Formats: sequence, structure tokens, C-alpha cells
Amino acid sequence: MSGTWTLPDDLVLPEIPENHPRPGETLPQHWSKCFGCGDDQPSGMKMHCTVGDGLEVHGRLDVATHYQGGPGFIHGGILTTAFDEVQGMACMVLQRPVVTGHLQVDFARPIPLGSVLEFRARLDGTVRRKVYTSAEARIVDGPMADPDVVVATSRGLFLTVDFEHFEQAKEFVDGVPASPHGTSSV
Ligand SMILES: CCCCCCCC/C=C\CCCCCCCC(=O)SCCNC(=O)CCNC(=O)[C@H](O)C(C)(C)COP(=O)(O)OP(=O)(O)OC[C@H]1O[C@@H](n2cnc3c(N)ncnc32)[C@H](O)[C@@H]1OP(=O)(O)O
Repeated sequence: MSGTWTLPDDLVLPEIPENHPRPGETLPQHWSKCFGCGDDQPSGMKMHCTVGDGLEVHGRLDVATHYQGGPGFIHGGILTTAFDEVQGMACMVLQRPVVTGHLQVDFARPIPLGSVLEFRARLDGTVRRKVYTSAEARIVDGPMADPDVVVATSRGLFLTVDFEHFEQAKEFVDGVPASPHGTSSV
């Protein structure tokens, strides 16, 4: 079973900027305190993403024991968070902040603890401030590994926002931003 998701006809594909990391290079974390990618977030998932071909981004997640939902398997919310992260990172090519407006995940197979998941996410196109993304996950190492089997898929709509969007919450930030914009990527 899979959810419905229709891409609009008037999608625009962005140009890849000159200063964007090249294929195989690591994308910078967008905020060091981020639960998904931040290296200064002890409870976080510390996901690292690399640039793939075109508008694709790759991410990996070691499925730790404390990511458990049902006995022995990953929690669906953790998997959704990982998709949110890599699909958000696929938007980095726009060089503007984005937030998630809508995310839908299809859980195709159970994913055991101890797995290593590989995510492939891409920016499918933009319409005004709307950024359409999609992604798949595969188990590439650990129990039940089979890189030919897609274990989950995701579709996400992100919205570009101004930096003022984050001003509303600056008094709640638990650290000093690495840049005035609250992102370590600039
Ligand atoms: C100089 C270089 C700088 C580089 C900087 C790089 C930075 C890094 C970049 C990237 C890495 C990012 C990695 C992130 C990973 C994690 C992300 C998260 O988890 S974010 C937390 C969860 N999300 C929220 O907290 C959002 C809460 N929601 C809101 O704030 C608003 O609802 C918001 C901003 C999403 C939209 O509100 P509105 O007032 O701005 O816009 P409206 O007018 O409502 O919508 C604009 C268009 O979008 C559609 N839209 C909005 N929400 C929709 C939805 N849920 N479903 C479908 N369409 C929706 C609307 O229908 C409209 O479409 P029409 O242009 O008229 O066609």
C-alpha cells in the first residue's frame, strides 16, 4: 500500500549554484543543535548527508537500540524524522531556509534495530515557495539487509521561509548560533 502524491505540472527545477558541494561531498549540518543532523545535540541522530547526482542527497542512519518502537523494530516517528532531515537537506541547494509543511511516509517493511539505513532523497521541483521532495530508504547493513529492497518511502512539501521565521523562537535556543542566521551552514 502506498499513499497518493501528485506533483504539479508547473514544477521548476532549480540550478545548482557554483558554491554548492559537489557529488560525493558532505553537506554541512544546517544547525548544530538540530535533532536530525546537529553534532552539538547529544540526544540527536547526528545524520550526515552527502550530495548525490543532480538534485539528489544521500543520508545514513544507524538504527540504535533506543530508536525502538515495537519490540526489536524502529519507531515509525524516528524513521519519519530521518526522512524529514534528508529531504530538508535536499532543499539546501536552494540556499534559503526551508521548513516542512507536509510529510507523508509509507512504511513498507519492518526495520530491525541494528540496521544501517541508506536514504536517497531529491528535490523534485519548486512552485513559488513550495519545494517538492521525495525519498526512499533501504537497509544496507545489519540484520535483514538487502540493498535492492525499498523498506520505506516518503514525499514531502517544504516551504522556503525568511530568516525572520526563526526570530520568533530565538529566546528558546539552547546555545549560541554558529552564525547570526542560526545556521552553521553559512
Ligand atoms: C544565504 C544562504 C542561506 C542558506 C540557509 C540554509 C538553511 C538550511 C536549509 C535547509 C535544511 C533544512 C533541514 C530541515 C530539516 C527539518 C525541517 C523541519 O522539521 S521544520 C519543523 C516543522 N515545520 C514547521 O514548524 C512549519 C510550521 N508551519 C509554518 O510555519 C507555516 O505553516 C508554513 C511556513 C509552512 C507555511 O505558512 P506561510 O504562511 O508561510 O505560507 P502559506 O501561505 O500558508 O502557504 C504557502 C503555499 O504553501 C502551501 N502549503 C502550506 N502548507 C501546506 C501543507 N501543509 N500542505 C500543502 N500545501 C501547503 C499553501 O497552500 C500555499 O500554496 P500556494 O503558493 O498558494 O499554491
